[in-house]
Amino acid sequence: MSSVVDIQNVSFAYGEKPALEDVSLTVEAGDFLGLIGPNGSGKTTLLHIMLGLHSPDEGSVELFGEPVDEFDDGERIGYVSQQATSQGGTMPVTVRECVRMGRFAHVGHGRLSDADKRIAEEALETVDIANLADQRINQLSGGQRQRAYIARAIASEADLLALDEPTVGVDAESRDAFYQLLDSLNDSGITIVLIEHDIGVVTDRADHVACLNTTLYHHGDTESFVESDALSEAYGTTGTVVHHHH
Ligand SMILES: Nc1ncnc2c1ncn2[C@@H]1O[C@H](COP(=O)(O)OP(=O)(O)OP(=O)(O)O)[C@@H](O)[C@H]1O
Repeated sequence: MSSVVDIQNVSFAYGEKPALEDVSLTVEAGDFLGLIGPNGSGKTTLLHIMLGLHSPDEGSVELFGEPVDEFDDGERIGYVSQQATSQGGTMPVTVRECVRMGRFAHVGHGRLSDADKRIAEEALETVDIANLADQRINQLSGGQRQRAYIARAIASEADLLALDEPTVGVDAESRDAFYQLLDSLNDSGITIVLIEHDIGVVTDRADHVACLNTTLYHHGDTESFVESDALSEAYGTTGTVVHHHH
């Protein structure tokens, strides 16, 4: 069986400035991968390359066993971007409309069937925002908006969720609830790739950790990451190390 994500020897530069050098990593179905690294270490760039939003200068990327530039099963992927988190998007749509958009890939932009609408309502229930269905998405709090985007991914029946610092600007209580939701989605078989600054959040739940600073300092299971020196090496001695178990 092929990997959900297969990145091989990827390098990428913005002009002359290298952002990624010879990065290889794979993500298997059902895995929870935490992607960490200091500011400017290339995490968002790697996620964008993984999703085919940038082409690498060198190396290859496959999604669900297909070269990413030929991959056209967009509904299999739910992406919550950093921008979506902090700005809430610009679309003056309601939460229900946003979540129903998750069904568009399945119906080719035709009319949604009753079954499609039901799936969208169920997704709203799953993330516990059915009561907000008629509100405009850009009027929600950060945490509520996150849930709306997750609901859209659930409605689309995505089997890979890619999230870029999804709890920036979200209060601590909503953040815990949000991560519990992610855990239960992962338990139900959805593959998760999560960029998160709080290393404790990652080591608490990820199966695997990729620790990046232009090159990969670690890619492997969370236990071996915690026991390794990858964190201090990638962050440097002056970096902010949130959790370092020894
Ligand atoms: N569009 C761009 N043009 C030029 N340089 C860029 C661009 N986007 C990112 N960079 C640079 O590439 C490097 C990697 O950026 P990237 O956003 O991937 O890092 P990151 O690990 O996600 O950072 P953060 O944790 O701060 O969000 C940084 O040095 C950044 O300044």
